[in-house]
Amino acid sequence: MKTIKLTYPHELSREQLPETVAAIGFFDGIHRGHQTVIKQAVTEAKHHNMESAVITFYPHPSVVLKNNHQVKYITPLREKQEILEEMEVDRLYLITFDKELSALSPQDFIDHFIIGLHIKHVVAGFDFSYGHKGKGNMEVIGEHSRGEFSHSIVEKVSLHNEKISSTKIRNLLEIGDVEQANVLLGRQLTTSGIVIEGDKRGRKIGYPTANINYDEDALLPKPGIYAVRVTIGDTTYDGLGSLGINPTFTADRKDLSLEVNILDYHNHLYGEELILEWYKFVRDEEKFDNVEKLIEKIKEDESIIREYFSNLV
Ligand SMILES: Cc1cc2nc3c(=O)[nH]c(=O)nc-3n(C[C@H](O)[C@H](O)[C@H](O)COP(=O)(O)O)c2cc1C
Ligand SMILES: Nc1ncnc2c1ncn2[C@@H]1O[C@H](COP(=O)(O)OP(=O)(O)O)[C@@H](O)[C@H]1O
Repeated sequence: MKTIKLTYPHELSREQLPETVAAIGFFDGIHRGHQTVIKQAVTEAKHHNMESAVITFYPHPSVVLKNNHQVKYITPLREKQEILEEMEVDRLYLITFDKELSALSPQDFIDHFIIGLHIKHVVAGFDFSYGHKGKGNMEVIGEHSRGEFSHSIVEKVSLHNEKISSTKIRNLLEIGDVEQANVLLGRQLTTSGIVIEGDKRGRKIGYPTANINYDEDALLPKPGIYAVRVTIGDTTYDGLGSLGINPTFTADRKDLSLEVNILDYHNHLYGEELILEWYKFVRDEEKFDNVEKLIEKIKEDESIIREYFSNLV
């Protein structure tokens, strides 16, 4: 998959681009609703012998529109690319969402980023909007098409009568409910990064932990102890995940450390790329009076997590 970053105005010429079927949206999380939109675009593209594309935006529109500079993503760019690659999307157009873009009229947006990118068919969710103040939407997109492309609208995808949404997933992560978040995502929430050095305490207490240098704009679940799986190269292991400040040892630490003790593993990992999948919240972090009490608790965590994975179908 090619990733193509675009700002307004871009210099690409329509004639040199392949005819394309595009799914358009912000798609944070690429949850089951988003997947429906993207799969439909990929299927249509194959059917018509065209290329498939996902057109999305970065950063999140609220950075520009609401001056919100703290936005974190359920799927940071790296995760998004991996998932879209797996879904067999040919191109990812990443449009910079800045003041100029937000000021474009709906017609200018379509002329430039749909017709101008040689898109012949657009797939989007029922609530997608575009152009200044979001005045363009799927009800009026036909009027902006100049007869150059057709479109299809994907209706709301629900679970138990509730719309699957990035907001709902964010709320679940905030309370640590990664199990339910995974149901809405239609896959495990993942966080990836390189293994870096920590305080070298883990091995002394019998639980060495690989510390993961995750993206700073990755949205993580609430701090705590989790059942996780990690993939290193081609192999996946069960593990004890810990996200937090390690209050037994540190008083104030702003960034959260994400660490994993990999079960039945005895190798060096510094510098390795590791993909962590979140499975289940086990407990909140605690501040213990001494290391012995922490070790006792981690032993309990270990048996809970081993038991959890042995029962997972
Ligand atoms: C399963 C598990 C549970 C943990 N629970 C706590 C906890 O409740 N409180 C705490 O202060 N640290 C907890 N930790 C974090 C340890 O303090 C940390 O892994 C240890 O200090 C090693 O840090 P290092 O990798 O930087 O050397 C936990 C770690 C694991 C793997
Ligand atoms: N089962 C394991 N789980 C996690 N890391 C392990 C394991 N066995 C060995 N290691 C290695 O030990 C390191 C963690 O040891 P630790 O004493 O916690 O050091 P640090 O504080 O630098 O993370 C890991 O980064 C990895 O290289």
